[in-house]
Amino acid sequence: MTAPQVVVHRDKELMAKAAAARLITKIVDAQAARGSASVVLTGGRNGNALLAALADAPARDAIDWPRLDIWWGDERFLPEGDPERNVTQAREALLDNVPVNPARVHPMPASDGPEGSDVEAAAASYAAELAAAASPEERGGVPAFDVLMLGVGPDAHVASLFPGHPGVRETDSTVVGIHGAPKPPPTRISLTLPAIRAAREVWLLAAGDDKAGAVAIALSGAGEIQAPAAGAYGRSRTLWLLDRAAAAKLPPQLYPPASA
Ligand SMILES: O=C1O[C@H](COP(=O)(O)O)[C@@H](O)[C@H](O)[C@H]1O
Repeated sequence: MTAPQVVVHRDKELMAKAAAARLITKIVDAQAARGSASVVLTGGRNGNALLAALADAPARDAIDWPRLDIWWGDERFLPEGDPERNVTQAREALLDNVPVNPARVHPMPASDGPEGSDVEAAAASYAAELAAAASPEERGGVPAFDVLMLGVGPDAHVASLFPGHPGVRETDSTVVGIHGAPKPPPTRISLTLPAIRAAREVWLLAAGDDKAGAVAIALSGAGEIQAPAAGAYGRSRTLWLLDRAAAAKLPPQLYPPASA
């Protein structure tokens, strides 16, 4: 487990731009070191703002887009092309505007895909795709993603792992079907906490005062069943990227007050 590092930006717009710049550097460095890179995208407001900022950043051209694998941490289990699907929003914000290799873009299945409306079969299919991409030395049937991003919900959920729900307790599978999610739509697919923890770096994104309570709870020793964000950490780095509003309830040792 890596100790969380907290970075606080002035506001959510600056946070999105700074996170996009950070992501570009990370991908370029990984491609220089290993020839290719892999990232896991998140849905939600902050994840989409980051993708839009990346699309606007001139330095995006430093990324070798065809040598980037793109995965998702969770998905709303809806028909292909539904505007509420995380992949639809990511395509609109970024992926339709950069030269990705379609074979290296790995969306989670849609509810009208080959597995139909069987969300467990869809989750198993994504787990198999991840396992096929993992090398034997990689842990637990998932690739060692370079960066895995997670938006933090106001209830401290991450991906589609909600407080107290069965998905957050799942340790046998890398991907799980979610029923009865408190945030619509109720049926979803999610990476599990062990799969999330296989990533080299996990970045948690939260902006806005509606996230302040969740951020404070998750960073103050809460258990992962009560606050799933508390159980999301990377093998070499865990980074919380916040704006001031989301950081407002953090204890001073995590977010020292500015000196006068
Ligand atoms: O539904 C979801 O919500 C969370 C957080 O979204 P936000 O809009 O409150 O930032 C997101 O992490 C997840 O991927 C998404 O499916």
